[in-house]
Amino acid sequence: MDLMANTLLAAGASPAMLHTLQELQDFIPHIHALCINIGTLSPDWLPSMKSAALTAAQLGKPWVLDPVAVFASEFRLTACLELVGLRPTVVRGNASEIIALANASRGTGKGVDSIHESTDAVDAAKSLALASGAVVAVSGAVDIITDGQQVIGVHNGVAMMQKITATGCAVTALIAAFIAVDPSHPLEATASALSVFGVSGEMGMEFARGPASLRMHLIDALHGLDQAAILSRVKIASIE
Ligand SMILES: Nc1ncnc2c1ncn2[C@@H]1O[C@H](COP(=O)(O)OP(=O)(O)OP(=O)(O)O)[C@@H](O)[C@H]1O
Ligand SMILES: Cc1ncsc1CCO
Ligand SMILES: [Mg+2]
Repeated sequence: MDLMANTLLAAGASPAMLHTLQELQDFIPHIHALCINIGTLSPDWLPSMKSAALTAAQLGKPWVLDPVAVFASEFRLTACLELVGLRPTVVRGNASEIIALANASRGTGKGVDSIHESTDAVDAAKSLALASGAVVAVSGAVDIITDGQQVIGVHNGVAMMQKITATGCAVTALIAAFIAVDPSHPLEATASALSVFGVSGEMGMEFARGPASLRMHLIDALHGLDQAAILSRVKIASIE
């Protein structure tokens, strides 16, 4: 939650982190996008997540799902399948998460991390996108983004980003901020968010000595990004 909220603030968005069912009806009318992250899922929080997704959809607000470690338990898998049924605008996961979700079967990962490469999950991402109506993003060395037809690759970022917990969660939150700005282009907004986050990692890495200082310098780089830095570094290419 710390890295997600600080990533959003650095990018110019205004985060609010909520769990409580009773607050949602007051909060959701004022949001521009919703991010649901099942990272530390509990039975108490799941009804809030479902209610938030339903309310956002009813109010025409875009929402993004991060199916953290969906492969790890039946409880997570069932919860994510139900949430996907509530029509997220975007689903962003690592490769093992997207493969499990697309197959509606647990499979394996390592902790909350992926044991697959993002390029192993292209077919899974396309079938999940077609079945759910969501744009699906698979993070990794190359980030894959698809609406089931077009497939886009984002070639930004540094490997050290995997050594900071919740960089995946943070980029999912950034995707929500980008679709808040451009809700009619979720595919382009998702690819742009992944590229901008990756560029921030590349620029932060120039000053970092390891994961802890990269975390700091990545947020600083995101905050200081300008058009020239983005245009000179962005690497987005069509794959299919
Ligand atoms: N080998 C790599 N090279 C470049 N960038 C990478 C690499 N691996 C991951 N990234 C970037 O790191 C970020 C997090 O991706 P990752 O796939 O590790 O997410 P995740 O497993 O969901 O993370 P978490 O569960 O910790 O939130 C993304 O922006 C991704 O592009
Ligand atoms: C490590 C971890 N465990 C639950 S959520 C989370 C953060 C990365 O997804
Ligand atoms: Mg994750």
